[in-house]
Amino acid sequence: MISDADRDMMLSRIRDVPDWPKPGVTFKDITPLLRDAPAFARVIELLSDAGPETGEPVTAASPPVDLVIGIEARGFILGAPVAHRLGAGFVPVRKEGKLPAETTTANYELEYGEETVEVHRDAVAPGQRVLIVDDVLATGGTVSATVELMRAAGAEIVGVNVLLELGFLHGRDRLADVHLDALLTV
Ligand SMILES: O=P(O)(O)OC[C@H]1O[C@H](OP(=O)(O)OP(=O)(O)O)[C@H](O)[C@@H]1O
Ligand SMILES: Nc1ncnc2[nH]cnc12
Repeated sequence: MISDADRDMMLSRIRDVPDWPKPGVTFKDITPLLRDAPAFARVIELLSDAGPETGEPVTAASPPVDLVIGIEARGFILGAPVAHRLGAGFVPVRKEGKLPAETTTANYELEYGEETVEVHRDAVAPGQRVLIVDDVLATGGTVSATVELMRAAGAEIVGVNVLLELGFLHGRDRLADVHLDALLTV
């Protein structure tokens, strides 16, 4: 459960940028939050503790998360410190054409365009417990494509932890079969 103080702290550091990257989209800019050291640290703490499928906080005593899956690019900024905090490895899911070795690929639509994401084929072993981390859940396309990649790898998806959910885009509806935790929903 997020306290009112934490909620206000985070919301006050996420800036609305109207009509970016295209008219009609209000972009949620997390850079003011990232450059504030105590705020950034608190967000990493909260994202690391958000519960997996049991609803219990992830602690050192929980079944381990083997890997945190971070989605390019803002998911890297949040996912890597979460992995460090949980004592897990980090696996990048990247936009098409960035990963050097053999990949698995998934396509999806975004609030403002179309994208392809991919992961190295040997990055996740069958049965590994993975936690997916990203900054914003909007239409849910990016996270569902990442879930598809993880299922293709045979991973066990412990949960999806995001900083901010744009509830009005109903991304959660596309992710009914995974445990999704958002620190904030607007
Ligand atoms: O739920 P969705 O509709 O899929 O949208 C959410 C995604 O959109 C943003 O990424 P973007 O592709 O803009 O990339 P960036 O992190 O590189 O800025 C955001 O970081 C999420 O990954
Ligand atoms: N409105 C938005 N703000 C920030 N990131 C996003 N990703 C998709 N939609 C977004």
